[in-house]
Amino acid sequence: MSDTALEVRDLTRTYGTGDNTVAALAGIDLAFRRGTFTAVMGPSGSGKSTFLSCAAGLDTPTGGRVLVGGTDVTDWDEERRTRLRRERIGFVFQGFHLLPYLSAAQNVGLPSRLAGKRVDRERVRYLLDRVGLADRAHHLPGSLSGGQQQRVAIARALLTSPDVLLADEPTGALDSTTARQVLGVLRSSVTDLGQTVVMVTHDPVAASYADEVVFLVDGRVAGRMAHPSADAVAGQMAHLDELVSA
Ligand SMILES: Nc1ncnc2c1ncn2[C@@H]1O[C@H](COP(=O)(O)OP(=O)(O)OP(=O)(O)O)[C@@H](O)[C@H]1O
Repeated sequence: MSDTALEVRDLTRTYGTGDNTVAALAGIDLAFRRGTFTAVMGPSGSGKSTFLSCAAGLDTPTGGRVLVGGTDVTDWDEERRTRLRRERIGFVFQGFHLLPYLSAAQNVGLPSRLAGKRVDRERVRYLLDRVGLADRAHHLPGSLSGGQQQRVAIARALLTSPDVLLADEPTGALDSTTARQVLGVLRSSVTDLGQTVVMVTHDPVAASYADEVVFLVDGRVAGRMAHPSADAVAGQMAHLDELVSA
């Protein structure tokens, strides 16, 4: 098994043509080792969402390669990419994306049902317990708080033990106390379960839960920070221009 959960090599993505061309990604090289938690930060328009979309096979890069668990998936057709997303990539979004008419447990088991597989109820119970919601298994999302809904979404993303869990602003809709619980769950999925997490965030406190922060500016990797503290990240975000000119 590859030691690298996700890797992108010279990844580029341009939108538009002629004078209207925008280089959303201008050649990114990144490798995410298994069992690590990385935060991706950068100003609005720096390419964070485009990076996640290309890594997940939701968007097709203009150039470069994407490797998931050591397998080059860049040229896979839509059918294989759909299976890749279902089985080897977990997603957590700012808006939770739970199905409102399914219970928490049913939402967690959904990836198996979509794949036409038997739901492993034991694993669903285990994951709900891990995210602190064992007693909410039969609740509908509408009767759960935002933070609880996000923890259900994380349990669902962990169901298949994916190569990588991609999180796009997972705490963007939460208050700071609830956000900390959600970040703690993501952190423990890495520390205790060996999951690999890549999280886009604007929040230095959220980034401080990661092992490393990658800073994007204008579609390029402008810098990295290991063992980030919230203060150090906030300081770096305020001086990204210095990284670019360095
Ligand atoms: N579908 C698209 N068509 C044209 N341009 C796009 C498209 N998607 C993104 N872009 C452009 O690519 C650049 C990178 O966008 P992207 O959404 O990846 O940035 P971001 O860092 O995620 O921003 P934010 O923090 O605001 O979400 C921006 O200049 C954006 O306008």
